[in-house]
Amino acid sequence: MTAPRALTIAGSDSGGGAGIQADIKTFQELGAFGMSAITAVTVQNTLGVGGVYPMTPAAVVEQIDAVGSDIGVDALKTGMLFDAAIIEAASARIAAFGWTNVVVDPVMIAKGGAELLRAEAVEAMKRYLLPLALVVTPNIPEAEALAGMPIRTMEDRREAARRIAALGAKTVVIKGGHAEEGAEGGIDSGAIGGVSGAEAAAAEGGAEADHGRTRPVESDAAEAEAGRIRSAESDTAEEGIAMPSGERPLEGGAEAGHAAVSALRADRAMPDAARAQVVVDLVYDGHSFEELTGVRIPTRHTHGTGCTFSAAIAARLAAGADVREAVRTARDFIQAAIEGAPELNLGGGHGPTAHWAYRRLKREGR
Ligand SMILES: Nc1ncnc2c1ncn2[C@@H]1O[C@H](COP(=O)(O)OP(=O)(O)O)[C@@H](O)[C@H]1O
Ligand SMILES: Cc1ncc(COP(=O)(O)O)c(N)n1
Repeated sequence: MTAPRALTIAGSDSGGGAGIQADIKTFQELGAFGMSAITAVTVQNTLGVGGVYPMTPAAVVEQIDAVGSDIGVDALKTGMLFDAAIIEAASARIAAFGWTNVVVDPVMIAKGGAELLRAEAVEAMKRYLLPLALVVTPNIPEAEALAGMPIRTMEDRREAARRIAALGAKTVVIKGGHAEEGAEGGIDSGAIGGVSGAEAAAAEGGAEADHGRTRPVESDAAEAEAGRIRSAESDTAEEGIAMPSGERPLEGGAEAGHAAVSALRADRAMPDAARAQVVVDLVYDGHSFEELTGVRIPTRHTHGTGCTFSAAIAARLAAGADVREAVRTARDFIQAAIEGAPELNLGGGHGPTAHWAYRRLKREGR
């Protein structure tokens, strides 16, 4: 019996918040032994990416082979792959080893705007890598690129998930971190996940009172009885904010919720944070949809959230969890890490998240 073994095939972030650094910290926190095949070295801090030094495809292959032929891999994730040649070479080795616990984070553009994947490499990702993916975790702009369609509404997101699944990925998780850009960026946040109007729902149900722990919502008949909290504008079952079966609003109810919303608003770094209080990740397994909702933390410290989320999925898969459980744990892990980020208070730009926060919460029995 060996320890759970997790491999990241991704870029290095000198700033330590994203890339392989985030991945290995996350693996460690979740009890998996972390290994890496580095695709590129980035010169990076919280202010942005100052340079990208890609490895050759052969060097990436050698790293994968060194790890695979000796130590072994129970699950892997891919992150920044930079170009089509690296994607094709890495995909071929994943297939040759027969690894099936494969999480693809289709990293394209850093939060600061730097290109981490050449535009022409998107086709290679669709052709070589997505068919190997047990789970693919695009953010909204990445899902738009993979699905070849704009995403403005939750229904758009569902359609994009269907298209990405048709490319061969078994489970598609379209993350909602960027849905908030609706106010400035053209995505209709009011229609995505019931984000607009969610403040009222949070106040009603004490959504923050559980520190934003994930609330999985199944899109089936059972959810009708699950005590849904509706946002003011949502009129279909899938657009509301919901409590899972058996979960009740926490004690304190409306008052706790109001206090929570006020606390969220108190973040000076983002004074208009109140416009969007909920973040929804959409999960599609080829058959049905599930929405994982969390409290949207008003913060600029989201550097490496996608890396951390996908690494957490891989760590849980390495330990034998099924996809559903792995994704839910990853959502809780990233929520805790973002909540804990102010404690780090690092850098002058988009700061990293606190990779140890989830473990601390668990230790405290929360
Ligand atoms: N402000 C936030 N508050 C809570 N969770 C967030 C926030 N921003 C992102 N997340 C979560 O972090 C994960 C990564 O999301 P996202 O930021 O969309 O991906 P990426 O880092 O790839 O752009 C998702 O699970 C998302 O729900
Ligand atoms: C090496 C590397 N990999 C991935 C990201 C994406 O992270 P983010 O989207 O949070 O900037 C990054 N900035 N650097």
